[in-house]
Amino acid sequence: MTDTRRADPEEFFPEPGRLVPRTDPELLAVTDPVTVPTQHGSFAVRAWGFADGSEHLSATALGPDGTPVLGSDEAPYVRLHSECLTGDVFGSRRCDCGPQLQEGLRIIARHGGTLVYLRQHEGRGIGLVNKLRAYALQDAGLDTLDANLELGLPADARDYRQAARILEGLGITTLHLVTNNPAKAEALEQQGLTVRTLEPDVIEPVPENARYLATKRDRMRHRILLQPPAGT
Ligand SMILES: Nc1nc2c(ncn2[C@@H]2O[C@H](COP(=O)(O)OP(=O)(O)OP(=O)(O)O)[C@@H](O)[C@H]2O)c(=O)[nH]1
Repeated sequence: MTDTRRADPEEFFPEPGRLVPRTDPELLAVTDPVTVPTQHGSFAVRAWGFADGSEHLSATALGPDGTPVLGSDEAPYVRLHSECLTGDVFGSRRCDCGPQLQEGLRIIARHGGTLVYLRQHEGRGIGLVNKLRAYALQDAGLDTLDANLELGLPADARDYRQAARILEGLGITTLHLVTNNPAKAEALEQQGLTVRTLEPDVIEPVPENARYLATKRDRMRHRILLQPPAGT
């Protein structure tokens, strides 16, 4: 990585209005914020590099004057978005990831806060190769949960420790979490953060992701508010 500063326990990096110590030896590098304008508004974007080679991105909402928008009750909105190359980049309709990413950015731009994009979370942590193998099993009849198990892999292999370190690095210890998945809140709580509320990330279902959403709702505890189309 270039244009990064090495993390140092003694070093501090600035957020407007506060200084936050870096104390995590696993966190090797963090970039200065750069402004990324989007259809939802502008975000201050940083890259985070960890000792295991993981690289993630944080995007903090900026107001019209270019300063971060913080929540009114000092608990910003946060979304932890797990990488989904097929959904986020290619707009696949098999899942809800692409629309959830955009809706998450929209919510955070509106309320203030940060979206953390977790790049080693592809396929609920099993990676791209295994996710596409799981898709083939789903095409043969299995649902999204059983397909992972059939491969001998966990239903959900994601680890949120690095996400927690990033939030702490940004000075966030109490937050409103934008998700339909209570397991994400539980994981952050286990890391010592306080999740004040779960804010739904609601998207319009399409026929192609109806079974996927129904499985997340019925077998994976997701708070899916929209009813998948009948008969699927
Ligand atoms: N193994 C597997 N992973 C999938 C499948 N469809 C999507 N994914 C992955 O599931 C993850 C979904 O991430 P998120 O949208 O952040 O999380 P979530 O658990 O759906 O919870 P929300 O916060 O409500 O969106 C991504 O890593 C996708 O790559 C699938 O059929 N099988």
